[in-house]
Amino acid sequence: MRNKMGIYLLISLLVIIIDAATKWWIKSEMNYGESIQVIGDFFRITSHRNLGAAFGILQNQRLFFIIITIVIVIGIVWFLRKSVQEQNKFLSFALSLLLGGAIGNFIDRATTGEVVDFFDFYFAFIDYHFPIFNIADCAIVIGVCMLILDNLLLWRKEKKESVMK
Ligand SMILES: CCC[C@@H]1OC(=O)[C@@H](C)C[C@H](C)CCCCC(=O)CCC[C@@H](CC)/C=C/C=C(\COC)CC[C@@H](O)[C@@H](O)C[C@H](O)CNC1=O
Repeated sequence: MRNKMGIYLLISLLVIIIDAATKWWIKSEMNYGESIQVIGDFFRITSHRNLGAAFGILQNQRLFFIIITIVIVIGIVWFLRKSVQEQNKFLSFALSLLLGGAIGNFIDRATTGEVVDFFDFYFAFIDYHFPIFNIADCAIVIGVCMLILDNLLLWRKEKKESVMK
């Protein structure tokens, strides 16, 4: 069980390294507010900082976010041990992505108090600017979607089994 857990912690570490490397590159190669077009106005790399959480909510609540993230990380590790014991690979992978993303943003909050964001999407046809985000956010959102999917699949499997009985 121990080495199985190690594989998922390695995945989390990979997410943390990629997230930290991209944030470091943005901070060293771009000025704050600078923007580079990748695909026209649709997709740009913009050097941005967020003092809050998703959609910029709760600005300047650094200590609150640090505490919340520590609780979330402890919860994820606890569930990861459980899902590894149950040999649920899909759930374990989802949790390792969540863990990596949460720690990735935690490092920003603990060190500078602000999160570095740079993926900048603008949907011209509805004039909507999606909040600028980073690799850690992607890992978290993918992890959350996989968690939801895992529960939906589980629910359907149980439903099928109860119908079979
Ligand atoms: C993704 C979670 C946000 C991330 O949470 C974290 O760190 C966690 C581990 C710790 C938080 C302190 C606590 C969770 C708050 C819950 C929350 O926020 C609800 C989220 C809904 C979510 C659906 C799952 C939408 C998606 C968001 C965005 C799209 O992401 C692709 C926009 C990202 C941009 O606003 C960007 O500026 C954000 C900045 O990077 C800081 N990031 C965070 O706070």
